[in-house]
Amino acid sequence: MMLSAEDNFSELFSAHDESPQQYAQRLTAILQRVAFLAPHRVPLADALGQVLAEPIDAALDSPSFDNSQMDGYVLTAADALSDAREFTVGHDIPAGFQGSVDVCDRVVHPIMTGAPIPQGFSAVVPVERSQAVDSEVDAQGFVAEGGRVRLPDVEPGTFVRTVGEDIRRGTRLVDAGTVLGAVHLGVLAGQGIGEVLVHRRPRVLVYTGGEEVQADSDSLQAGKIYDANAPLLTGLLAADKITEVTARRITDDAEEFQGILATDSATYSPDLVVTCGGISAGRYEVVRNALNALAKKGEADCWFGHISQQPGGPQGVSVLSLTEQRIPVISLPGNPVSTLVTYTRAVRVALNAVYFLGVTDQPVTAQLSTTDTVKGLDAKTQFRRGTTTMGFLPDGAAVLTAEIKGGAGSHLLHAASESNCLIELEPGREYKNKDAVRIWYLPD
Ligand SMILES: Nc1nc2c(c(=O)[nH]1)N[C@H]1C(S)=C(S)[C@@H](COP(=O)(O)OP(=O)(O)OC[C@H]3O[C@@H](n4cnc5c(N)ncnc54)[C@H](O)[C@@H]3O)O[C@H]1N2
Ligand code: MOO
Repeated sequence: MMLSAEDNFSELFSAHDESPQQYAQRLTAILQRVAFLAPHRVPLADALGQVLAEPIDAALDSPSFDNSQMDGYVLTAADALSDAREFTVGHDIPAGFQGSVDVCDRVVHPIMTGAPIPQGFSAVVPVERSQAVDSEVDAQGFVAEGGRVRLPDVEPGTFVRTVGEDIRRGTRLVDAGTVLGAVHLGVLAGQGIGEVLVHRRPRVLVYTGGEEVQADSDSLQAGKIYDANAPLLTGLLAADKITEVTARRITDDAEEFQGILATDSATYSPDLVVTCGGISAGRYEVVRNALNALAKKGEADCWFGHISQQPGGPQGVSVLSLTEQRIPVISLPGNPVSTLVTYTRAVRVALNAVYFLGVTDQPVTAQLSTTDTVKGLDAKTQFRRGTTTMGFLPDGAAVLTAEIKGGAGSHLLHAASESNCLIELEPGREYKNKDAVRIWYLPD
């Protein structure tokens, strides 16, 4: 299925037979219809790591005036190259100097780094290349006003930073979509820019649970498990700089969950809801049952089914219309590794496209490192967990290798914690040592 902007909204929730790639596209298409967040202005000091929503062009030349690159003496062009090398010392020109300076034959001025080059002057000789002539020098080596100094000849323009050398007015400083780093902030601050328009990140409500998930961290009761998914999912979102996240625990009671969704939608106004578990084929599938019931009442559009990947086969996506704002709900399978795989392969790809997270969500090619032949599944894309290493070929060229860690099961979270990527095995393919594989770096 190829999706386009013209796709009918309800078609997006009909039965689908999908690859992971097609599912990522469908999630994106659904979010694009309901999840627009207007960019907002933030103080530059808060913009580190945020994604710029509009291009910024330079309003000023930088430097905005010719200035000295050294602490030293400033000379006129004629004095820079004249045969006679001894000069009278005039008054100081410190950084920030705003006065005017008379141009007098054979008079040089002590000038400090960053100070404006006065009209009629042309070159700077660093103080350490000067020699006092019958005059005292201060601790920095400067001769006092009225004293005499010997300077070597210099080319006009030496140690002068000229207007616009770094930035010409009108130059594109930062493109829209750039993740703002410290250097960008420096450049923008240097232009006197105090606020920037950045993309907003969604406020997310996360639901985990099921009857077997113990509500507290007291000693584990028979048949119960601790909640691994809430910290896992909150951490994955935080790695993508989505930090306005509220995690809530639910039981297996689908009716109760419908009520919780209604109350929480009003209380938290989430831009997005993510659920974990309760969506497959059992009797107590709280998430699927609750959303299907809401759909029957016309309060949601929803789809639950399978995509052709392992782990993470069972999936669900819905849009709630409980409040005026339509809220997308992404329902991930309960097995923690299935949540990790689906987030990495599909959810963050969709969130990145819709909310402009500025994360690198695309796969790269690596060389599989394996002692045995590795076979994928017949009709599903399989995502194994693995580690990457940068190695070198005999000719010195760099090569990225990837090695599978642990088994294929979706409950094997510990092996995943020792991995940094997913290794994608295409349906029906067999891989030998050194075969090319696609890998997806885990969010970190
Ligand atoms: N008859 C079928 N049964 C199952 C199918 C199927 O196609 N037909 N699919 C299997 C696959 S594959 C997966 S994946 C799971 C997905 O099931 P759910 O999304 O409904 O998830 P749960 O049943 O609620 O939980 C699955 C598993 O994960 C554990 N879990 C749940 N929440 C947490 C948590 N917060 N922290 C740690 N572990 C959690 C839960 O105890 C289960 O063991 O369905 C299969 N079944
Ligand atoms: O699709 Mo499930 O996540 O394999 O265990």
